[in-house]
Amino acid sequence: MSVLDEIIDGVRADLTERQARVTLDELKERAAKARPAKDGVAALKGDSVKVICEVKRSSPSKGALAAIADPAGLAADYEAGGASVISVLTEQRRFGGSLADLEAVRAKVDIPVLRKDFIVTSYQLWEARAYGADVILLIVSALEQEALVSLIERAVSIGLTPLVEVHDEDEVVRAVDAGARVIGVNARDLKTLQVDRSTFARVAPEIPDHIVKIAESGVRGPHDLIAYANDGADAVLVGESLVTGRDPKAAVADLVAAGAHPALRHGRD
Ligand SMILES: O=P(O)(O)OC[C@@H](O)[C@@H](O)c1c[nH]c2ccccc12
Repeated sequence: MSVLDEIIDGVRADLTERQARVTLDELKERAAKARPAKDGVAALKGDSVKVICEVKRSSPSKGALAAIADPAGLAADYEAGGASVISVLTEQRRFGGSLADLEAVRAKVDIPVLRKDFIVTSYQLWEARAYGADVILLIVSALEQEALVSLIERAVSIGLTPLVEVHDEDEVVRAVDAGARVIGVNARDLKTLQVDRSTFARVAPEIPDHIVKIAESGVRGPHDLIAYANDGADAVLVGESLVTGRDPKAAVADLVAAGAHPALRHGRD
């Protein structure tokens, strides 16, 4: 069994428990009271390269990264540093996240918030909205095509922006066919956990121009952002280097400044 399969087994077990506690109708009521979702696509477009900053306590590849006692405080630092979107891991077993983290971050920042999890049913989309998310992650390699199509449609219908994650050319075709408007290329293969920073350069040319392109994983600092931008990234998603660094706000500001450099505008819209 791959790491991804193991993670999803755990996610399904936790999901069964939550579904027994909170009905779909209750979630929908809570979602109806949530502040309307912000436009995730608009937040990620523009002249500069945007930075998505992640609240991430641990990962299957590295184990514990940072305790993050105050996820909302960290998110506020990210926002103050110039982040365009905050990503909050809500998977519990391997990433140490929770819906409580999502809710706390949502209450603190004004920019769009991404629920980063392994979404396999529409119940999780309603949870995302109920706890204030604007953007949700859908991982192509974790979903049958039919499920991917229907989760994208449902997400959009409840106001969420789907960030559709791929890691090879075939998955780009599936994401585009399914109607993705935002595609993230993950340099980390979720089946082997290996990071290969050349993945984006290989896969991104297959993504049509009108789709927002995000380079995910492995960004250690401005030089990696610049490399991804030169290969066509509209945004980068950064976790580990921010949560393990000493000054997340300054680190985000350095990334944002690199992403705003006029030289990067060439060839981008
Ligand atoms: O910590 P990094 O290498 O900066 O990566 C962040 C983000 O890309 C990574 O957490 C991620 C990308 N796709 C995912 C899917 C599930 C869990 C985690 C992820």
